[in-house]
Amino acid sequence: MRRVAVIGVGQSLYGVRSDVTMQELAWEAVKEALEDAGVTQRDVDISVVGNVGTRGYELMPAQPVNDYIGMTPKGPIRVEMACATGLVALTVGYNLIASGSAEVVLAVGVEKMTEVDTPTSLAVGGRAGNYLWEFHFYGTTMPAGYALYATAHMAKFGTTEEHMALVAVKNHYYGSLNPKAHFQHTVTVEEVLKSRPIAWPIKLLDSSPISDGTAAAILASEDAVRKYKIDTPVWIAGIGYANDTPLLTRRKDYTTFQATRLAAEMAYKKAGIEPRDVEVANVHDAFTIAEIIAYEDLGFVKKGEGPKLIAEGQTYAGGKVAVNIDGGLKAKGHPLGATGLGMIYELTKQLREERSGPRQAPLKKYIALAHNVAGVGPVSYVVVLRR
Ligand SMILES: CC(=O)SCCNC(=O)CCNC(=O)[C@H](O)C(C)(C)COP(=O)(O)OP(=O)(O)OC[C@H]1O[C@@H](n2cnc3c(N)ncnc32)[C@H](O)[C@@H]1OP(=O)(O)O
Repeated sequence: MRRVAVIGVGQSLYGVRSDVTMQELAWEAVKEALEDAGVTQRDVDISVVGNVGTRGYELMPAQPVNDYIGMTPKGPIRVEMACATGLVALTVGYNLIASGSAEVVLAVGVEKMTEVDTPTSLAVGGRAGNYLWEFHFYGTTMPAGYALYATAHMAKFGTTEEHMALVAVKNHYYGSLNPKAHFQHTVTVEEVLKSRPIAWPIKLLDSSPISDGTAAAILASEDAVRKYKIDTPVWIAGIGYANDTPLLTRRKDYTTFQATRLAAEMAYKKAGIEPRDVEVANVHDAFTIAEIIAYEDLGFVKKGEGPKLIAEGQTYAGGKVAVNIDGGLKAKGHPLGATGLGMIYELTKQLREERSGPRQAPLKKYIALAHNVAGVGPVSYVVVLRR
């Protein structure tokens, strides 16, 4: 297998983007990524387009996107894995280069979610669970699924609504410093606790929003890194992936996501690192409880110690491990098909030390981790990046 580097990244402003079509939106990230890498469409062998199809009517989104961004006659491959689509696009691109099938690949994720109402976007277009056994019979929405995990974690480990609120406070703080975030305002613990209940104990301010957005990464072989004279390649050191049953009725333990534990184990092994080596991470905080459980499942702390980690402020930049210091899904936003590549965008900037002030994580080992999950945790992708 050949080594693969991220040589360029781009991301649009996330939020309500009724000012652009899906194709125009995708171009915002692709243009930035191409310029960042110093290459053009002519240098790219193939595009991998990630899109969930949350609008419910765009059945073949990759073709018009690929054509609009100037890739014709090359590409595309379309991938879909619900909220984990972004890192799946990255993985497909990685494999094309690692196996010798391509030298330069564009991975782009794009999603327009706000054109339709929330139930259509998530329950019809972007359904990530099992239609018959979850949505149809039990009416389990995403917030309701994560609420099951929150109450189990509370019962077993004494986790409180305040602990969850602290995640929202941190991620909104970083969102307020990120000009590309969906929400660029801070929130207080009191505001989170008083916000409207969605599925107790999950409230409005514990939830990621419905966002439009796009993110892209240009991947390259070692030969291409040399050819295009890339001075700060960010190497993909290891990718892990795993699956669990989507059927919540068949899950045994509601305080942990098995798929994330297995995916992390695989990624750490391939990268030859330990969880403690990770200095900056973007984890899948679709709901605040998910970030707390991710601290534990990714091995940043022992099981049950996630609440303590956030309570001690150890996941701010300068703490034990900087987590979601771009605002995370909670504040930066969660345009499903783009989200994982939006993490790669942020972590590449972090590893290249292109952020400033409180937005830059202090680095010694230059190791970052992205964690992207589908549905109520049945699929998990973990990517380790290294400069
Ligand atoms: C593995 C996974 O990733 S699963 C996760 C997949 N994604 C999700 O499940 C999305 C979860 N979020 C949601 O479903 C929705 O955002 C909800 C249910 C929390 C809120 O949706 P709605 O009730 O339709 O809220 P609506 O869109 O009407 O917005 C009302 C107000 O709240 C704000 N708002 C909406 N969502 C959020 C949020 N998550 N955080 C903060 N503010 C929000 C809006 O900006 C709006 O503010 P305004 O009145 O000042 O304009």
